[in-house]
Amino acid sequence: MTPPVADTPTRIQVGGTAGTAPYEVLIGRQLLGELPGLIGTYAKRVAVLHPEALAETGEAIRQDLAEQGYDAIAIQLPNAEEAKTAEVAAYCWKALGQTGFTRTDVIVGVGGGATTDLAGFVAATWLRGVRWIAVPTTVLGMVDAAVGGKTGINTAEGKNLVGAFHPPAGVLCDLAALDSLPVNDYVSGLAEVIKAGFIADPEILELIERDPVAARTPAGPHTAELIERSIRVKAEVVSSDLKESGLREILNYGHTLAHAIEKNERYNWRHGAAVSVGMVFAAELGRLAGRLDDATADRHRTVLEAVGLPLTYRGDQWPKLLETMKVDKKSRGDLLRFIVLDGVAKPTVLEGPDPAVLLAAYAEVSG
Ligand SMILES: NC(=O)c1ccc[n+]([C@@H]2O[C@H](COP(=O)([O-])OP(=O)(O)OC[C@H]3O[C@@H](n4cnc5c(N)ncnc54)[C@H](O)[C@@H]3O)[C@@H](O)[C@H]2O)c1
Ligand SMILES: O=C(O)C(=O)C[C@@H](O)[C@H](O)[C@H](O)COP(=O)(O)O
Ligand SMILES: [Zn+2]
Repeated sequence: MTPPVADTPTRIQVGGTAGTAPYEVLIGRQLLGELPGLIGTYAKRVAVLHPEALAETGEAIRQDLAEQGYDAIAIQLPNAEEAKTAEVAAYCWKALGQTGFTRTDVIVGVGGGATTDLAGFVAATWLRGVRWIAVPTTVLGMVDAAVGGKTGINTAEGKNLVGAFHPPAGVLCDLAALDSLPVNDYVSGLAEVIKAGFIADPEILELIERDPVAARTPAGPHTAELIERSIRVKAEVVSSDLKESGLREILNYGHTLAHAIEKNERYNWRHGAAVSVGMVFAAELGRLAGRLDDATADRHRTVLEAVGLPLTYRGDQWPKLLETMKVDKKSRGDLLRFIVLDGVAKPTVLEGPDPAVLLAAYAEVSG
């Protein structure tokens, strides 16, 4: 049988400024043929890190790389957030050590954002940094997690509290991977797509609002465009501020509360679902702080609900959530900081809001 011919992928460059190495995000189908080119000829060993849910895909990629002459191993990780722990990272370090993984060898992370965050973190820490390639297989992974070099793990105290900035050598977004994604995970990824719409690209919001049902399906008419537009937003931001010294904070829109919810739920909520509630909260905060107009604040609820994302969280949890938010990475000393909007595509920082305003904003999201 003749293998299917690859479409010409869309290529988006990331980085290449301020001393950072440039890399490309490829979006298309049948992209795995690009892997050996990215791995390069200096590498002898390749470790393919994949979640349990993608055991067959991980093994197929390993076999393919072995046939290309690499000494390829597969390391199976737990699904979802269970992979983002110090124990799982230690398990991977052990496997790399036993394989004799050197500085010229390469890690490939195949999976959702949890897998690529862990794979990137292992790559950042092994021998103080080896090359890695991201093969995101969820919407969220493609539009956000795999791009930009934030890698890390969770701890009992909070989300992504341990990590490193360690950009990949390349990102392969094979849209065919989305066919097997459970609808709940597909929709969860739309939260980050909608985030990109609110902070930078209103056309994303319009595309979804015109046909929210289509936006929920991998074979939808605008799937590729929504993914590509969101990646362009992320690529532009991280290219100018890799280490989050300023502009990059806008990508954290909705995340201050979201991460507190995820911790409160012991990481059993999907990140995108938490970000959805977090964006409604941030919109209310913006509105109550006199920054955001009513229509734009209300638009958050309409568009998020239209694709099936949650808008509310438990009212009695506020004191715990507030405590957790204090160790958010955007906090400075005792100063809580939030990304809010002055309007669509006008993100800004709100520092030290009045506790009464915070509570009032939370009242708007507590079901
Ligand atoms: N590094 C960053 O910049 C960044 C950005 C956004 C989110 N994140 C992180 O990403 C994580 C969320 O990622 P996610 O939403 O992709 O969830 P996920 O990685 O937990 O994946 C969701 C589930 O889908 C499974 N899966 C993945 N691909 C599949 C496929 N093609 N078919 C069937 N099942 C599949 C996974 O095994 C998992 O069980 C969070 O930990 C979040 O903090 C990181
Ligand atoms: O890339 C970024 O920067 C982001 O903030 C993107 C977020 O969607 C993502 O969830 C990120 O992992 C959050 O980073 P954190 O530094 O708040 O843990
Ligand atoms: Zn996120």
